[in-house]
Amino acid sequence: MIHPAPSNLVDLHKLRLDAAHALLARTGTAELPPIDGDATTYIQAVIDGLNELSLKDALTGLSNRRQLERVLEAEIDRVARSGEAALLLMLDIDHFKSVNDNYGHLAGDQVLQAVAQALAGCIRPMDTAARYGGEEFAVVLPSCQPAFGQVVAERICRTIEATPIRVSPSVDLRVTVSIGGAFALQWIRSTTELWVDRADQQLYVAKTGGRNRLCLEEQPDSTVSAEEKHLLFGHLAAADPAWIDMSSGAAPGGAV
Ligand SMILES: Nc1nc2c(ncn2[C@@H]2O[C@H](COP(=O)(O)OP(=O)(O)OP(=O)(O)O)[C@@H](O)[C@H]2O)c(=O)[nH]1
Repeated sequence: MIHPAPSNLVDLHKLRLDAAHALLARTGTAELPPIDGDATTYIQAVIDGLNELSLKDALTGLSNRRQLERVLEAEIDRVARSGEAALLLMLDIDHFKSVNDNYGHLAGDQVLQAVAQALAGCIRPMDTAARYGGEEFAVVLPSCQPAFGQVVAERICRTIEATPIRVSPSVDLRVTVSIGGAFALQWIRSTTELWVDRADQQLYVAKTGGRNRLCLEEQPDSTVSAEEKHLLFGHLAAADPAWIDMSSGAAPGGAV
């Protein structure tokens, strides 16, 4: 026998959604509708909020490693299709261990938060700043020509260097960062690991070169000739001649 569905199957309080609600309120992640309103709308808002929170680094509020991975994947895909320039910056706080050693772990955490905030203030809304782990951060800059990348990386270095970080009533710290950068390979579908590795190699050069500096890999010349584009997309064009416009190199909506 089929019973008619009760109008409200869920006792929200038994689900202990209050804990999720408090977490979302505390982190300022989501504006939740009233708990005594429509149950489905409320639960959906909680799920959306928790989903968003799961992509953030708990200490700094920047994107976390999982979200960074997604952004890098999407950017590799876009650059492989469009040939647009995209830059990945890897950024590491210099001599951060001495902050922990001299002022304590809590002060170290405050420095990480201040650096994250300064970093977020230096980039466009379309860019992604993430905490990569420990005292290392990553920034993904889509549609970024080399000259612009250089300007942004310098701005990040100078801004962080000039930011006083209050770790106790009598102590303002200043830290510097080293930055390494690498462009995504155009027209080639690479991997996130290889892209991060290339940026990390530049970071290593910046560190060993004395720190408080940036080192960007020259944009690799993966300019594709008309003949090479034909090799890349020709089989698809053969199946559907409208697929590729060889004069512009545009590959409408297809995968490489
Ligand atoms: N406070 C705090 N410290 C952290 C966190 N994650 C990693 N660390 C510390 O970051 C420090 C990293 O030290 P190192 O890898 O030696 O690097 P460094 O001192 O910055 O030296 P260089 O990078 O070579 O300039 C270690 O002391 C870690 O304990 C964190 O979440 N909070």
